[in-house]
Amino acid sequence: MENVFDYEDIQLIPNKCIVESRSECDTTIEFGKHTFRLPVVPANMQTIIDEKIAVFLAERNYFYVMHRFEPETRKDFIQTMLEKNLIASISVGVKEEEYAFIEELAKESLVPDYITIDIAHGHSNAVINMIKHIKTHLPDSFVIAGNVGTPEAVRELENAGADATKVGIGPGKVCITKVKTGFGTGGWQLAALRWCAKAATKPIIADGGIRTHGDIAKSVRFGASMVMIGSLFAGHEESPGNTVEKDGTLYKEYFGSASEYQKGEKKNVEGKKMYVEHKGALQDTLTEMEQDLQSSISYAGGKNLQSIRTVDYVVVKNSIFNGD
Ligand SMILES: NC(=O)C1=CN([C@@H]2O[C@H](COP(=O)(O)OP(=O)(O)OC[C@H]3O[C@@H](n4cnc5c(N)ncnc54)[C@H](OP(=O)(O)O)[C@@H]3O)[C@@H](O)[C@H]2O)C=CC1
Ligand SMILES: Nc1nc2c(ncn2[C@@H]2O[C@H](COP(=O)(O)O)[C@@H](O)[C@H]2O)c(=O)[nH]1
Repeated sequence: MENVFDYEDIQLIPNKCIVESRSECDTTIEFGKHTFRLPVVPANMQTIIDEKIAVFLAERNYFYVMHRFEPETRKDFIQTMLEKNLIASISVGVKEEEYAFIEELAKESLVPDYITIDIAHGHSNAVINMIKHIKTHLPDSFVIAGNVGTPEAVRELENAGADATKVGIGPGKVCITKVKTGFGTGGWQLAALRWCAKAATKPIIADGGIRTHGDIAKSVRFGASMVMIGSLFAGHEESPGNTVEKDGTLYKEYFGSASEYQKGEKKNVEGKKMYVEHKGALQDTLTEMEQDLQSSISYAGGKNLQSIRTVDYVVVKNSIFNGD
């Protein structure tokens, strides 16, 4: 594969500005049957989202995906969200009991708006079969399938019925897949996104490796409809997870979904735990992301996200922080 690069290797090239204020720039995105305020979704991980944050996000028109690590709470969660007239967006795995869970939802007419199949190696028959199972029993749910890192995988999951695919194997901040297995898109996630987006006929979610708000605009430029983010959302006041104090500074834990802490055992561990500095209110970060993305749109010379998709770019090979 030619032209391999990652987020820090790219700078987007500005076009003439057509707005008088960045506040004119529209960051909304249509995804499935709904339009959301930002093309950004907090990762479906236990130290990033819980039910309270899901309600907070849905009420404010941000997309969210609830994690799948307290499976017994999912039915009540869907019911509560639907009763409140909020979108219900859940995750599932691929084990036997998940098949029965989907059938139960169908029987009880509990139809989530979005179902994410959340598997490390998504290019597999296990995921293809689950897509087909969901589409058979819950045809009105929008199915996001992942994670993958190749155009072949995107095509196969789309052909199986996925409404969107999630790209990113190993670029995450608490990921150790790349060092434990030698595989993945870590170090070239942005190029992998471009490669996958060229094959995709449906929306793509870029997942993992976002380190700055500018990386959101770069993801949009290289084909993402949505961007899933873990580490930048970790450590907020509202974030689940323990808070610790060290030398007078507060930190919150952020751990991988395939870490020992999540699994409760040391088996097939591909994630780690870290502590991130306490960041304050989640809304402040969302507002800053929106303002930064509005600014990106103004530099793209447009008024909406579409204008970012066609801007030129240069490869600067990891030099954008030179002089910082
Ligand atoms: N985006 C990423 O880069 C990664 C994300 N993760 C996250 O970690 C969590 C756990 O993921 P996952 O282990 O898939 O979920 P599960 O632990 O639910 O495993 C799902 C099923 O897939 C099997 N499985 C898992 N990995 C592989 C593989 N490489 N090859 C063949 N079969 C496999 C498991 O069996 P068995 O365990 O017996 O093999 C199990 O039957 C998820 O939330 C996932 O998103 C994990 C790693 C990478
Ligand atoms: N390899 C692993 N990847 C993981 C694990 N838990 C989550 N993830 C992925 O990381 C992103 C978030 O990335 P970030 O760079 O924004 O922090 C998340 O959405 C998952 O796809 C894990 O244990 N191992």
